[in-house]
Amino acid sequence: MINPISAQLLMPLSTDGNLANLFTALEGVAPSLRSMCADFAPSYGVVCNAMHLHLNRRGDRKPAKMVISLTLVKLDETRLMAVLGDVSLQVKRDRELKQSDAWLNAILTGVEDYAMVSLDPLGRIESWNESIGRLTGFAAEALVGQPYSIFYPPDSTTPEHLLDRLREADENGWSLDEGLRMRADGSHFWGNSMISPLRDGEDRSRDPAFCDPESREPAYGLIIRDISDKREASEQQRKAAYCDYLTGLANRRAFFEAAELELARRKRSPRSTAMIMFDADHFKAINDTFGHPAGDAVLRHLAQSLKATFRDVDVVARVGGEEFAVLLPSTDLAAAALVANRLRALVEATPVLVEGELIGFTVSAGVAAMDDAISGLDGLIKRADQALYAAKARGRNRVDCWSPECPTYKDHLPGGINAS
Ligand SMILES: Nc1nc2c(ncn2[C@@H]2O[C@H](COP(=O)(O)OP(=O)(O)OP(=O)(O)O)[C@@H](O)[C@H]2O)c(=O)[nH]1
Repeated sequence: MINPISAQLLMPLSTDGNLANLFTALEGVAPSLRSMCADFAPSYGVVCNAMHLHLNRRGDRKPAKMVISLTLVKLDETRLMAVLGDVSLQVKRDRELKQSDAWLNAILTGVEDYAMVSLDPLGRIESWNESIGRLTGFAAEALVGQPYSIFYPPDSTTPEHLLDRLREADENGWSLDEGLRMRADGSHFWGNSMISPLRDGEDRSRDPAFCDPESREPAYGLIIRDISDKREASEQQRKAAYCDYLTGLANRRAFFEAAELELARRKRSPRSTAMIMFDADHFKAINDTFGHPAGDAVLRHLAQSLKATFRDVDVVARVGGEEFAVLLPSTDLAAAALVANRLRALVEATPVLVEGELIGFTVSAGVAAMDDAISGLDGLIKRADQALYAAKARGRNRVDCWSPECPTYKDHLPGGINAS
């Protein structure tokens, strides 16, 4: 007995249209089938499961175009049941997938400066491959299950930033960032990291593997590229546009761009964000007493102290003559005040030696944190500036946090910065 669909599938095998005997019909493509059944000792059971039959018409020289899957079940001593299905498309896709895999592997094995890993929904490394081992020196045991921040120098990112990149990739289809990356031996290289969601184009909101943070299914691809060579060339241009010529810190432009970006991320996934404004005390007197070049040396010294005190992920910038601003991602008011005070004490304790002259100086600081009453960067800067003014008014060499009692912005120093 044969149903019409099976008959249609087997028709190309038949020379005379007679499909009365399955073994005879399949003789050309599965000659061992008859003996397999004969040798099958149990009184019932699966004789063969999803056996692929590549259909060539007899005498055909071309490669098979059709693949049929055959499952043969022995029902009892006298009856067999065959289940046939056309799996040509599935086999073709499998072959294409294998081919793509082979190509990708060949590329990844051949290139020296690219490396790829897959990440789970929380950004933990899901699989290790040779290219990442070669580029970063990490072994599989050290990588699998770790957050991808393992490739970043400590302090150069926060857990929130790592998740921001994943969300960015979800929204835009990719997320690219450039900066220092770290190898297993602790050495650094300049790299860019491209994160893209896997299974692009699908509605991932209903995919439990994608949405479940505990799922270990690959959800993102991360490609890291060593661009140290290219970086050399673009570094000069970048410095000119974004670095303060005197101190080497970020300049106003860089500060505002980075701060706007951070606040945009904060809007998407709320977290505490703080800002500190620092201003050297009585700086005019330093210039007047020791000369302008000595004043410059003091500013450079202050910049070094700022660099040494803050994390790599904090944005430290010179935003005016003797005024510096720091944006601290994932930091609340109290924590920011603590680190501001550490900087203040460090400056007070370390006078600068300029041409044999020891110049002691102090700084004042104003600290503010984002809250719902502030609409944007401008508001945060205003508050930090008001707190700084309060510190100056209350005697200098001190740190003040913003409170509603702080003097209003319009009373403040003409040198204050604004976001326009
Ligand atoms: N050496 C040097 N001096 C600068 C630079 N930029 C600004 N200044 C000087 O910094 C001084 C700032 O003086 P003021 O704004 O009066 O403030 P201050 O003397 O620090 O007093 P308080 O801030 O009130 O403690 C001015 O004399 C500026 O000329 C710079 O790049 N190098």
